[in-house]
Amino acid sequence: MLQVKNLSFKYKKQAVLETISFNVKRGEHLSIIGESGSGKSTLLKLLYGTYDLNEGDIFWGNTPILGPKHNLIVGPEFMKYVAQEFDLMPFISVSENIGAFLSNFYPEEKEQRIQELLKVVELESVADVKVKELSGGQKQRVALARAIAKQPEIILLDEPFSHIDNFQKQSLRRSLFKYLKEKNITCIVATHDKDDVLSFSDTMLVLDDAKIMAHNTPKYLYHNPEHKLIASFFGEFNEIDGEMVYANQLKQVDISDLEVKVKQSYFKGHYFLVETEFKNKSLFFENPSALEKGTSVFLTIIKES
Ligand SMILES: Nc1ncnc2c1ncn2[C@@H]1O[C@H](COP(=O)(O)OP(=O)(O)OP(=O)(O)O)[C@@H](O)[C@H]1O
Repeated sequence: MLQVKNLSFKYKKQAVLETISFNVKRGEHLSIIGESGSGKSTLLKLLYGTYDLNEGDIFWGNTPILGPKHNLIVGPEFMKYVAQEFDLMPFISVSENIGAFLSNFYPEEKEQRIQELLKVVELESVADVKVKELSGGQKQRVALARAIAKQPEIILLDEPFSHIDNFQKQSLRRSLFKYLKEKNITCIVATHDKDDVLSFSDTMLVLDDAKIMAHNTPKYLYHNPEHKLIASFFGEFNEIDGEMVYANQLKQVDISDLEVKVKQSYFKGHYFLVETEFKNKSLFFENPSALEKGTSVFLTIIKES
């Protein structure tokens, strides 16, 4: 288990993280979310031992994770960290990059392992291409494959799919998270993307103002978003009499107490997001069709748990 106890950290004077405590079980997938600048990347770097803590402790089992004051080489053997800037060797091929830290003692096993990893990150077709000739998204995949090559016990991923287009993101995400679960690798992901979280994370930690605002399962936080920050992470939402209501939880009915005036309809594929006016504020709901500007409609809240 990873244990983070009372961690506090400042870069200079600015407190980035204050009294942060949480645990992550072996094999568990945790997502860290929060606004830009809330300290997600800093927390991952601290878990990796990149900086010395101002206060607190980090343990993996009984092993303390210590900063550069106590370690010549940053990053314990059992942990891998894939940063937003990936550090690859540009002049050698994708396969050579992935195999760079694998033992040459058993060449056949090494080759087999490289093939397995190429498949996980869906890079078989560019196996022999030099990394300098790859796109940003392909480089990100090489970095991911390299991080799992030696099968770490714990992997830290900072925005792991940020350079990968939507077309390929879904399948890569499924492939990578499935692989990590099968191998019981503990995974901590800093992300802005709810699709990294909803289907793949066991737990989710929300950072705000240097502190933990919430820590629970994605399902619980989706259904009980106590703060706007949490609701906005999951989708378009409204605050109605202090209650957080997602746009898809409002349905049109013949008559109700909630009468709104249509301002605009936005095409979203299988539905329209309708912007309306309610008590001088915008209120959004999802509807199967576009509605004419100026029309009055009645809405009701339908929540499933
Ligand atoms: N090396 C550094 N030196 C000084 N301040 C830093 C450094 N790195 C980050 N910061 C500051 O620390 C705060 C947290 O940054 P961090 O990168 O951890 O946030 P984040 O939540 O990962 O943001 P994003 O979602 O934009 O990646 C920010 O205010 C940032 O400006």
